[in-house]
Amino acid sequence: MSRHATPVPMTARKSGPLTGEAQVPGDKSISHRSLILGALAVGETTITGLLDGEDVLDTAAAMRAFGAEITEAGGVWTVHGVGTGGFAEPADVIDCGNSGTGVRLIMGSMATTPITATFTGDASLRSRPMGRVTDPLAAFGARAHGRQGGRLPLTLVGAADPVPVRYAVPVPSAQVKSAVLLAGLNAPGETVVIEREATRDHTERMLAGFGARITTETTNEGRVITLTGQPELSPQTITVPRDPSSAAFPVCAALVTEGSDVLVPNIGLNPTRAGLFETLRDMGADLTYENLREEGGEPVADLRARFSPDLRGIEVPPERAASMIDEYPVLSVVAAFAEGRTVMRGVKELRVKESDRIDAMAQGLRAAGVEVEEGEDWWIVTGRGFGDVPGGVTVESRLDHRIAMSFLILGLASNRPVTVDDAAPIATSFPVFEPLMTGLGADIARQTEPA
Ligand SMILES: O=C(O)C1=C[C@@H](OP(=O)(O)O)[C@@H](O)[C@H](O)C1
Ligand SMILES: C=C(OP(=O)(O)O)C(=O)O
Repeated sequence: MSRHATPVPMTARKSGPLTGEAQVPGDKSISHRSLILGALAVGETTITGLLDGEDVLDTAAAMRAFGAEITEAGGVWTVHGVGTGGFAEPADVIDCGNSGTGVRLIMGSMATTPITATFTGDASLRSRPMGRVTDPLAAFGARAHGRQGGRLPLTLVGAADPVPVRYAVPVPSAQVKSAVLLAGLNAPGETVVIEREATRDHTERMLAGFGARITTETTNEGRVITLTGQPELSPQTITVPRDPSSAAFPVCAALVTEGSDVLVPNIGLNPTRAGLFETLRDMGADLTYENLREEGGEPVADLRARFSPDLRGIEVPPERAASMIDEYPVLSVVAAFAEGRTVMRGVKELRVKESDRIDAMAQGLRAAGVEVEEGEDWWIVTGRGFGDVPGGVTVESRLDHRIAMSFLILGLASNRPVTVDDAAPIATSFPVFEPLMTGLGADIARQTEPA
């Protein structure tokens, strides 16, 4: 459930130049996958750079409940895995907190093992659709009993005699793709997942790294991913790269805050994740990739972001949406400081994240004096240009870390302060956000008085 009994109001005020280095934490998507695949391998996986955000800690707790032994010492995590199909039945309800990735991938990883588990989460996660995962898991032979609309709390009865599945993912979702692939691990034969639009491919890369037989072909149906079931996964030594979705916040803050020059080192630029940075450059941002290199088969660079007073609104290519899906809230903040309209289409998925992110941002931006139009799967922000965003509002973060952080970035460059009613959800993905941003020179502070 929610581990935050009392809200933490936080206020951002117009700030001087942001300067220095922003060492952002480990990638959230890769951190979840490292723990889950570590738990499904036979033997000891070690992980460094794991994000110690609440979402990932909930996944670690879940993996322990399924029988893996997980310890941490000096920033090195050790996972003693139980092997594909080796999960034990948890003795209690699995609480995935705020994490869609956690609950959906974990459901996939147990769906083809003959055990039963009940999942729940906080009020945000309990409102999110789970049928998108339990439908394909039913094709393997698993049975789900949830609330109306397949919502949590939900009990999943794993298949005793799983069959492999061929599944075309109907929405662009790496979580659905990954749940099916993880279920396919314990089904005999070939499981095939087809996705029309490429979504983040960390599961495919990591499964190959753990020794599974997995291939990806691009055909006119889209990406066709074929996994051979029942491999013995070999434990790995994993270094988690830093999270481009977290890097987005200091990068965007520097672009809109006068005089800024910020370096964000060692950011993974996997093309399935880097859409925001391309979009910002298309808008005229002074954002450069320094020291571009390959690490662990992935492109990595140090990002340098400097104050960019002449940003222009653009039409974001809709085919880029999956590669920047979590970054639209903060992009809409940058768009408020640009000249002209930023048009974002093909983004219906934003309505089923931790909150309805189009509605959350549109309401808060309008209250701050920025024009926003919206439809079911699009929205348009009409920028006011640098120096002309009024601000002066308190907005609701709606149990959504990205909404909280985005509005705090708005407050750094708007004319009057911006307060978020509850910044506690930031700890799900970016526990060091506040010290990191204040270390760069941002005027962000917890409020002692109620908002
Ligand atoms: O697979 C993942 O790690 C994620 C996939 C995306 O969700 P969807 O699969 O719902 O698009 C993204 O929004 C989420 O933050 C992380
Ligand atoms: C959508 C997000 O996460 P999740 O779906 O894992 O809750 C996010 O981190 O922006």
